Amino acid sequence: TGSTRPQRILRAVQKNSTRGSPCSVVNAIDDYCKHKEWAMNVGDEKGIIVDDVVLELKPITVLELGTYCAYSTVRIANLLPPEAKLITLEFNAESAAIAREIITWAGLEEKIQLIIGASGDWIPRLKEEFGIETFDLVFLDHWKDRYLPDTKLLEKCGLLKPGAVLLADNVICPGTPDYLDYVRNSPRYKSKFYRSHLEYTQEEDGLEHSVFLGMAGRGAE
Ligand SMILES: CCNc1ncnc2c1ncn2[C@@H]1O[C@H](/C=C/CNC(=O)c2cc(-c3ccc(F)cc3)cc(O)c2O)[C@@H](O)[C@H]1O
Ligand SMILES: [Mg+2]
Repeated sequence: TGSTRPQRILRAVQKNSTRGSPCSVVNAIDDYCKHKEWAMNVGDEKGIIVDDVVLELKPITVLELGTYCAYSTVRIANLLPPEAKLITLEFNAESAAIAREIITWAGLEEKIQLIIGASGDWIPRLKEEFGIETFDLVFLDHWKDRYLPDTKLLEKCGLLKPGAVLLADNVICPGTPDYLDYVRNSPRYKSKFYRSHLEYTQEEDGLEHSVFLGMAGRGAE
């Protein structure tokens, strides 16, 4: 039986990056996915936008939905302040196993808590089981039809405080129309679109940056 794409990505990381160097891990994955085999990492072009958002916001608690091979996990965690923590949810055990190896190789296991499970099951448990008050930043990059239900679940569970940022990948390609409609029209969010391209291609894509304003106002019904 052949290898899986995540296994090939891990091998590329171990071959072409330096242990303990998150930057070299990110570069190794980008090189592999640019020249050998496309994969659904946020990538280097959109990645620069993610970097800018993280450096500007200086989040202390971060949630990522959809770890996959931990490309964005490593990219974001590398830029966090020393005391910050990132929780990432991944429900595919094979992907999670590869992600854990890549996180450890990058030397970021202290900053990152990888949970194997579905966002819908785990979001309601994060306060209780991980002592989370609220998230400063949520990076959405899992199944595209789950962005909206999981955003509403985060609201319901009181995991967002005014000023919290939702940063959503792929709002153009593959697209997340119901999520975009919600964050752009709800009084609970101030939303803006960062135009870019689908990772490693010339296709149109972009990130939606939405600041949570609180549950008050018309949306309180
Ligand atoms: C059930 C929902 N809850 C979830 N909870 C935890 N983990 C979840 C969940 N959903 C999905 N996942 C995991 O996130 C990952 C899924 C990500 C989905 N991403 C995409 O489909 C995606 C797809 C493309 C894309 C774009 C153009 C194409 F032609 C082909 C693909 C580009 C991207 O940047 C993408 O992010 C997997 O590892 C999956 O196991
Ligand atoms: Mg994506």
